[in-house]
Amino acid sequence: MADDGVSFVSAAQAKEIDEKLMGPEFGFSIDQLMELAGLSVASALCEVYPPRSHSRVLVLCGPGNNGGDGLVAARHLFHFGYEVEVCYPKRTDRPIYNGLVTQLSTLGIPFVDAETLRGGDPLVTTCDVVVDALFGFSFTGAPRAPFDALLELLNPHNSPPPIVAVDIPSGWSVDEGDESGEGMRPELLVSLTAPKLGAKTFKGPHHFVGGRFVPPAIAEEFELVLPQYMGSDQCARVSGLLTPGGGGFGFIKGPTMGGVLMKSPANESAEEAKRPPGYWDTSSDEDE
Ligand SMILES: NC(=O)C1=CN([C@@H]2O[C@H](COP(=O)(O)OP(=O)(O)OC[C@H]3O[C@@H](n4cnc5c(N)ncnc54)[C@H](O)[C@@H]3O)[C@@H](O)[C@H]2O)[C@@H](O)CC1
Ligand SMILES: [K+]
Repeated sequence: MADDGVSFVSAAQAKEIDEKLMGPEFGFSIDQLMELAGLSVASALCEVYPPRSHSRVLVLCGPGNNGGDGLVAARHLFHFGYEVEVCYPKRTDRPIYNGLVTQLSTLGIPFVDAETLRGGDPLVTTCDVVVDALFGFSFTGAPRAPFDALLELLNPHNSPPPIVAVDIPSGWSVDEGDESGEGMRPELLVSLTAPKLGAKTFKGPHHFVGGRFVPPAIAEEFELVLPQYMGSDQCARVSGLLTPGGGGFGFIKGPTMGGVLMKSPANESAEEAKRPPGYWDTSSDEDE
């Protein structure tokens, strides 16, 4: 299904695409995909929240691959010049995750536990931006401990700093979005491969697609309309920019790639971005 020029996929389709990528036909490994996914998250964050204005980043990592993307992003953010802190409360004892933790530890990146965060100063005083890498497309049901407490810290009523959600905002239904209307409200969503259906309820100012690894044959098979990545960019903006005359989102039709229609963002900077209708302005929540 395509809307606003890009496809949205269900949780089931996302899983299918994932399996296809890592199957014998396409031959990817999870390490590769996670590395590119995490790099695209770090790149999008850096574009919207540069280190000169948002130097302190807290990365919240869950037990699955979404958490792995967060661990990868944390490493890249360190190299991009951020002061990074990681909360990874339920570690998965598998070589890929152990390796990522070792890489962060050798960089001197501190790990903070969930209890400390919960009992500590408000997040908005201790960090400038939070990465939500708690759950991705395999999240179901109500969040269990200790993640429920971390999600609570990200709830609008706790006035968190700007949130960057990886793939889908954690706690939202992957297919339905923020059903209750009481979930977190990220400012930046980095959808991986293609936005999930739940992302249709995302009203934040910045939506990027990352994970620049989809072979045209897969895009074609799943009838995906993907954004066109510019130059060597790892992520592509899919909403949040209006064309100079204010006449709609800043897409121009791109070339076709492998028979798949590609789209590309208008050539505008994030600073010039105008806010689309319905956009939620987290800075005004205190007044609500
Ligand atoms: N093809 C892609 O697009 C890629 C996707 N990747 C990432 O992989 C993610 C999917 O990863 P996974 O399938 O490992 O799953 P998730 O990372 O979504 O999470 C699964 C974990 O969360 C736990 N969980 C689920 N519901 C819960 C609840 N209500 N309370 C507490 N724990 C809960 C599960 O027990 C499991 O440990 C994507 O969203 C994306 O971030 C990348 O790493 C690689 C490439
Ligand atoms: K997430």
